[in-house]
Amino acid sequence: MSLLTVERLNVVFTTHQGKVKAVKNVSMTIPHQETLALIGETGCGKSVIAQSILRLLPSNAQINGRILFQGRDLLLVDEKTMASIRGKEIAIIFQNPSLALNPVYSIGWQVGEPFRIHQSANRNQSIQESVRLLSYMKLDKPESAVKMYPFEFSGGMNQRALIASALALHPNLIIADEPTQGLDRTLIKQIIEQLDRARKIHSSSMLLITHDLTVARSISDWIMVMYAGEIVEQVPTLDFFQSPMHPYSQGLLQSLPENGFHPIPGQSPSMIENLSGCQFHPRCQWAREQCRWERPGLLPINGRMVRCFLYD
Ligand SMILES: Nc1ncnc2c1ncn2[C@@H]1O[C@H](COP(=O)(O)OP(=O)(O)OP(=O)(O)O)[C@@H](O)[C@H]1O
Ligand code: NI
Repeated sequence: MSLLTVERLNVVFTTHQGKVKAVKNVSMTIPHQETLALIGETGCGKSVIAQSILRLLPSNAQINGRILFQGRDLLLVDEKTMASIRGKEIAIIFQNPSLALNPVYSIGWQVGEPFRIHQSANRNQSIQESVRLLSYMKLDKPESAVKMYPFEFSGGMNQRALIASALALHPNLIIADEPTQGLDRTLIKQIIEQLDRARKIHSSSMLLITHDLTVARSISDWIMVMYAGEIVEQVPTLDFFQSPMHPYSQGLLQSLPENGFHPIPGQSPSMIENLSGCQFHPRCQWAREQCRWERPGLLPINGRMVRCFLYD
């Protein structure tokens, strides 16, 4: 049984420029205690999927499909139920710690927030819990750290504080959206290891959104590759790194420094205009006539799902 199942999710934003089709027919499953890494270039729809799961999309978004979490469709539950799920059963760690933290509140107050919201803790209790969480995340001198403000913390310390807070109530699902963006390599490794260790201790599952294939490789069980709002390959992590099948997946791997740093030429298509055929065809070295006009389906092959006519 899986913890989270997304079925045929579509998200469209109405903007002055037109309709932005940010997520197109995405289906995915996150099994219990496993990590799925969502990868793909900027603007391909990764964060919109995370926001859909937590129902944090702005009002210009039209969303349909099903998001089944522990037997409930999150798109159908009332706002009160959703508020009790957010931060407790599903926690999110955002891209940018300095935006996620409020500059005018102390670290201790903010890290302890889940205890006040979901467990009616008072101020002192919540700050005591923060001390415990910060020491768990191996922050130095947690008793004094809780009294500090975000600007007194480095980016890495703020990110640890946010992770501590997200994991406070042992969520079943952790959504981490670029949790290590902007941090240096050694710090990335430490933080990712701490995040993964905490996930394992609490038997949680994780949806990890990242540009960083090294991070995805180190802690994920599954890789889901997105391109222009669609899934193009869904594959066990080991197989992805050994034998990527979709030409876009192959391109992503070839753009890694250890593989010679060959970026994929060209740009992803506009999310407003409709491009016929395979969305990747203008950048694909294997594209043939059919790829320009026909839309490939996502089909099972070699223990994975791939959207490409090469394997028809
Ligand atoms: N509130 C919004 N209104 C209109 N368009 C939006 C809105 N939020 C996102 N989009 C558009 O939806 C698409 C997907 O955005 P999303 O933030 O999911 O990308 P992403 O894959 O997370 O990129 P990144 O790696 O840069 O974080 C983009 O084209 C973006 O411009
Ligand atoms: Ni994003």
